[in-house]
Amino acid sequence: MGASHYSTKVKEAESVEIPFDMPVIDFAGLNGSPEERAKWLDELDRGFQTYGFVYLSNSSIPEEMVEEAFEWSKRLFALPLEVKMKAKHPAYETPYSHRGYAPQGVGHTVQLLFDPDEIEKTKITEPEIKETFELGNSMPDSDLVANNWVPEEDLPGFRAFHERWFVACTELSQNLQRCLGEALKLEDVDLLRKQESKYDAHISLMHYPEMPIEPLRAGTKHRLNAHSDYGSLTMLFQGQVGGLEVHDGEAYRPIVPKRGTIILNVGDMLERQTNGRWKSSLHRVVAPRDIMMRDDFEPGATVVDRYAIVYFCQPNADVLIDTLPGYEVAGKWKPNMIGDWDEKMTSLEWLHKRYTAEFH
Ligand SMILES: O=C(O)CCC(=O)C(=O)O
Ligand SMILES: [Fe+2]
Repeated sequence: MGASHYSTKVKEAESVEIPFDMPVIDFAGLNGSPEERAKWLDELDRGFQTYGFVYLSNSSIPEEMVEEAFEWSKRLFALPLEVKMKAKHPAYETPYSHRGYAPQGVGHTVQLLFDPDEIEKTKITEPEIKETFELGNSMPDSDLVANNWVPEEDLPGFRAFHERWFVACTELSQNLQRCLGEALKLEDVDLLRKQESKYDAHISLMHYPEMPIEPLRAGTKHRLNAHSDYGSLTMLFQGQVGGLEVHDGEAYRPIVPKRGTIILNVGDMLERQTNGRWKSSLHRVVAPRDIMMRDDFEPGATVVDRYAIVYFCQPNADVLIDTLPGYEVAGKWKPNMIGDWDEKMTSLEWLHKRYTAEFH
């Protein structure tokens, strides 16, 4: 794995067939006997150092609930455009305006590119084919954010389910934040968990519609452009249609969907706080691996649509993102918040900087 990890050239890197053989961390083990915990915490630490990504099995969220979440996403995106547009994502102002339905073209993923003219160019050179629905804290008593729901009569039950879903994901994330503190052997093992005491997380429901294979294979269009995640920890639920790839420093490698698992990955703020011990890896969504590696398609052949549900853990808005106690010596991965290392941004400032680029 080379130093090219953060080079702007990596977006031209090739896809290779050999999947990322990242570890499967057993959530039950993470919460098991002291011996089991020690073993799985060590695995988690190694996975985040090596890949920035791991699978998580046996999570606290029942499989039926995950399936139900995907059913709701399918129902939502199947609504007529004019109905979805009743919850239209507004023009971006702050991370708290990042709510509601974003049709294709609203929001464009770029990686650490902040110059508006440069960003504008990538909209033509790197188009993305996706639609998303964006949610903030959905706990009924939250004073953080007003969510931007579709009217209840257009999709009865959607809101109520997502209020429960947000709670289930948040409970899991809080348990995991404590595990992260233990894996890092922090003096205060609850430090990372307490940083997220306001549950100011973000959920993106992702839909990549059916589309022609050819531009995906040619790399002239992506389902989701290469990026690192902005927050602390990401919990990614993906359906069985593949296409997620992670950059290992040399090439993009597929992450094969594994039924019954959640993908955990490190975001920018956690990489910054661990001073590069854990890496916020670049990833993107292209056609599934078997399609990327074949070239015997009929003209006009299409790839089926893909759904993913992503829960981004984010430290409270006013948390200053700085090196954690004990991590003063830089890890082998250069921290990702390039140029801002000495500036010491708060969580909200970093999110605002990246969302401003995404919604330019
Ligand atoms: O669709 C996926 O699997 C990836 C989604 C993702 O990386 C993101 O939303 O940040
Ligand atoms: Fe991501």
